[in-house]
Amino acid sequence: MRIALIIPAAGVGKRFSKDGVVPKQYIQLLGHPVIYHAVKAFLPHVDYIQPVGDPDTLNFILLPLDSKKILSPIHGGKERQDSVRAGLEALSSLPEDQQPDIVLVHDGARPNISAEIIHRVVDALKDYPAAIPAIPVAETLKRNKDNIIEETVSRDGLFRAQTPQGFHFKPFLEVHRKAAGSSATDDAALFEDVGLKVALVQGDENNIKLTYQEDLKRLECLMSNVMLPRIGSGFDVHAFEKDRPLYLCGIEVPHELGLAGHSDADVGLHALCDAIYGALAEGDIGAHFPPSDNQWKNADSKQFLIHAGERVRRRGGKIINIDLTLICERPKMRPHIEQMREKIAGLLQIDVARVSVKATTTEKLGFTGREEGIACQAMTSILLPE
Ligand SMILES: Nc1ccn([C@@H]2O[C@H](COP(=O)(O)OP(=O)(O)OP(=O)(O)O)[C@@H](O)[C@H]2O)c(=O)n1
Ligand SMILES: C[C@](O)(CO)[C@H](O)COP(=O)(O)O
Repeated sequence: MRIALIIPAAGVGKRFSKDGVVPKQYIQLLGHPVIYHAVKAFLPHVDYIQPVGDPDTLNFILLPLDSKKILSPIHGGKERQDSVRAGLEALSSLPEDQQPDIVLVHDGARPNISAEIIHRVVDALKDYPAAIPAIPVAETLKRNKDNIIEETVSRDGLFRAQTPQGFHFKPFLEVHRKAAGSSATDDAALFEDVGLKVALVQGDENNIKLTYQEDLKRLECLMSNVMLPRIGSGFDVHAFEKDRPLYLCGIEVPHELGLAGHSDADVGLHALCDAIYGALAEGDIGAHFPPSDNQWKNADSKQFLIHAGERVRRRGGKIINIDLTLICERPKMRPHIEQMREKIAGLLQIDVARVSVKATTTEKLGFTGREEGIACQAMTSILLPE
């Protein structure tokens, strides 16, 4: 499934600044322009990003991100809807086999977007042609005229719409083309107008659209200290068994015995998965891949580690480092350590310099000393959004 993001950034920001010298999406927030934060947050989760706004400014701002996923910026239109349509037309001019299946639209002025919301929207698109994040209205609503209340409006069933709003590309393009000339304030409205279902998923109070001056301070506070370190530990043991290959840390290690287990019994990857799930406080490997479930019989444990790494990314996190110790008398691990480090780094999509694999014996003491099995302990440190 190919996912494209359109990021409209062609507005003038009348409500933010009366003189409008620098539109709000281009002003500095914590050392980078507002839109830079938004684009950076989406990069791991989409295949293309189509920025819409002043091309010179956008090229200059987005250059440091150095990503082939970012398409050449294009000019926007008078209304937000015109800018989104321009982005859609640009995507539709890609060769057919490169066109997206799904399009997300995210305001260039919404810099504090979490990976969780992006995934909630994308997941909902498996069941619906469109989905948006929204939050329920919490306050009592009043209609005002000249600072005198005209009426109290029921807030029953009312939600505040956010972005990213997600759509199946082909119907979205068609609906947008037909609606050209109208000026809806969000894209979901165009789907609603033609009777197509738009799912609501949970939004986030912190996914603030920079609209008024006071929003800038709130965004600075929210985004200045967003990542917190977490530590996780994992431990696993498997007994030796005849006539099985020995898998350790994602590679096959030559030995006269393999390890017994429901899956391929890769004790190294299992301990590491538990360390990562532990850091996320998301249970353990058995909770995600129950041994009672036959589909994991003889399963390749590499897929478990890929899943654990994906969970970190989906939570908007980052693995800082891994330290893993294999405990056994034999086989000797030294000749295999580099290959194991590289395999783990590849599966987790992190730099190999962040992965340490070590081995130790127990001086012939205990079950590992008697060569009855192999134990492994793993530690990891990750960064997670607050
Ligand atoms: N013609 C327009 C108008 C808006 N936008 C973009 O749509 C997003 C959300 O719109 P909004 O917050 O309303 O931005 P402005 O129109 O710039 O704000 P204002 O209404 O205060 O002028 C912003 O990233 C804005 O740059 C756009 O690409 N093209
Ligand atoms: C798309 C949007 O951000 C969802 O809340 C919003 O509708 C933009 O509307 P605005 O009136 O242009 O701020």
